[in-house]
Parts: sequence; C-alpha cells; structure tokens
Amino acid sequence: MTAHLKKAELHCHIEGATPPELALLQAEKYGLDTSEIIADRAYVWADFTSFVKCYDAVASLFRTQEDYALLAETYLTELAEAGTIYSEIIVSPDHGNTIGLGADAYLEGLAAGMEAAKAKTGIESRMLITGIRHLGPESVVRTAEFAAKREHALVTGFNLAGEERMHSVADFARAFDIVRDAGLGLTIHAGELSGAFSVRDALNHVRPSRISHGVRAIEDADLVKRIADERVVLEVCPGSNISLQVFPDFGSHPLRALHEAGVRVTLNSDDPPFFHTSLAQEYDIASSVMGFEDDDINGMTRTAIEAAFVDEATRQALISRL
Ligand SMILES: Nc1ncnc2[nH]cnc12
Ligand SMILES: [Zn+2]
Repeated sequence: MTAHLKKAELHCHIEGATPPELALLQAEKYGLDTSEIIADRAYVWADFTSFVKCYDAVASLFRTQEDYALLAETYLTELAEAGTIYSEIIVSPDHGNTIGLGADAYLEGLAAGMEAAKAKTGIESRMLITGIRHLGPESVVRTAEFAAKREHALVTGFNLAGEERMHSVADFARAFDIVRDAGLGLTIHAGELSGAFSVRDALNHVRPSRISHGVRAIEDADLVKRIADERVVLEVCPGSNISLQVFPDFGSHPLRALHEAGVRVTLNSDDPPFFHTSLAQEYDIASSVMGFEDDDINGMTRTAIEAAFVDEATRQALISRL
C-alpha cells in the first residue's frame, strides 16, 4: 500500500475527474437526463471515440463559475486526503465557451476551487490550458492565443489532447510556438493512441519538456534512449492505458521498462472515474502490481515536482515537503 507516501500529479483532465455522484447532482440541478452516459454510478463508454462523447456530455453538466469551483475543490480535496501535495489540472476553455460560460469565467471558477482547496488542505495546484486536437489546428491556435494572454496566474502550461490519430503534430507547431513565446510550460499527448512516430514528431515539432503518456515510445529503442538522454519527462497513466486498451494488462505495461531505460517517469490518473482509478490507486498499482519499491515511487514523485510548471520558489517549497 502507498497511503503513507506523498504524491504529486501532472496529468488530470478536470472534467474527467468528475465523480459520477457529482455528475448526477449536476444533472439534477439542471434537469438533465444522464441515462446515456451513466449506468450503475459508472460512466458508459466503449472506445476512445465514445469516451470523448461521454466526457463532453459530463463537461456540459458544469455551467457556471460556481459549478467549476465545486468541481476543482472536490477533486483537489480528494487528492490532498490521499497525501497529494501538488496537482496540475488540464483545463479546456473550449468547454467553457461551448456551454456559454466563456473562457475567462471558466478559469475564474476553477481558480476559486483551487484556492479553496489550498486554504483547506495546503495542496498546491496549477492549470494547463489544452487545445483539442480533433477540433483542428485553427481551433488550437485560437486556444493558444487565449492561453498566451496569461489572464490567470494559475495558468502555467499548455497541452494538446484529444484524438491523436487526427492531423499530424506539425499541424500544431504554430500553436505551440505561440504559447512557447508566452513562456508557458509545454506538454503534448503523444504515444497513447498512436505509436512511437507520434512521440518523435512531438519532440521534433514541439520541443516539450514533458510528454503526456509517451508510453508507446517503447516500440522504438532509439527513441527511448533519446527521451532518456534529453531528460524529457513522461506523464504515465497506467490505469488509463489499460482501460483504453493501449496495453492489454498491467503485466505488459512499459512503465518498468521505461524506468529501467533511464526515462524520467511520473504517475498520473488522466480521467480517474472514467478509468475506474484514482491517483492513490495508480500509486498502489505501481507498488503492488508492478513491484516498484517505495524509493522508486518517491523518485517518481520528486520527478513530478522537478518537472512541474511552477516558479522556482514554489518548486523548492514543494521539494521541502517531500
Ligand atoms: N486519455 C486522453 N487522451 C487524449 N485526450 C484526452 N482527453 C481526455 N482524456 C484524454
Ligand atoms: Zn490525458
């Protein structure tokens, strides 16, 4: 068990962290039917495409600043109770726009929840704005331009999520140039639904310090060596990978092989209730299913803090809490 270990997370999509119980309460609040997306208090989806559909439907249950504050506070409080000292949440102003709330109010609501959770538990957190790949390069440029304005101090990074099998990384190079120039930290979903070539493209066209997932780099030994040599950090989400059938089971998951190859890896939950997991469970799986020692796992937590998109004073304060 890993309940005694301090934890840190770099990769969780905030709408994807909605407990089904909270989704049901939100649906009741707005008089909406959830029978197509929730059954027996679990989300209903079968593959990545239907997962995205279910995710978007859950996102549409959050309609005001207060709703988003409640979501962030709920998730971060649960994390803190599991010993988590730092969390980066992936946020999508596109969801705020779609629901008519607007991107600024969306961020303000989330930030209020983050501040409330910090006041209550001490958990530090930041937001990474994400472009949505299947909405296309122009949409992602618009999202990058919004992120580059840096309207909120808690926004410190940029990600690209969504359907990795659509478009090529090069199509998004301009969006990443915009946010790089604005000084945001960069990470990108790659090597999850697509193979090693996608990770290589991400390194070449985006030059991120981290890769979201990146686990299918294991298909190319030269690429694994490059990731280790360049000290690029992987945000690994084992439970998500099994749930989405990127790998058939934890026994064939490459976390251990990547770690042994010298790759800097971290543990993350991605969209925890969708994948029947939690950050605490990912830590437990690393320990009792994958056989990592506490020292190895503490090393992953330290890597997460080292790779976090925070100012140096905050990083040192977090390291001193480990
Ligand atoms: N696992 C995942 N991969 C890509 N995009 C996502 N958006 C939410 N979860 C995602
Ligand atoms: Zn993700």
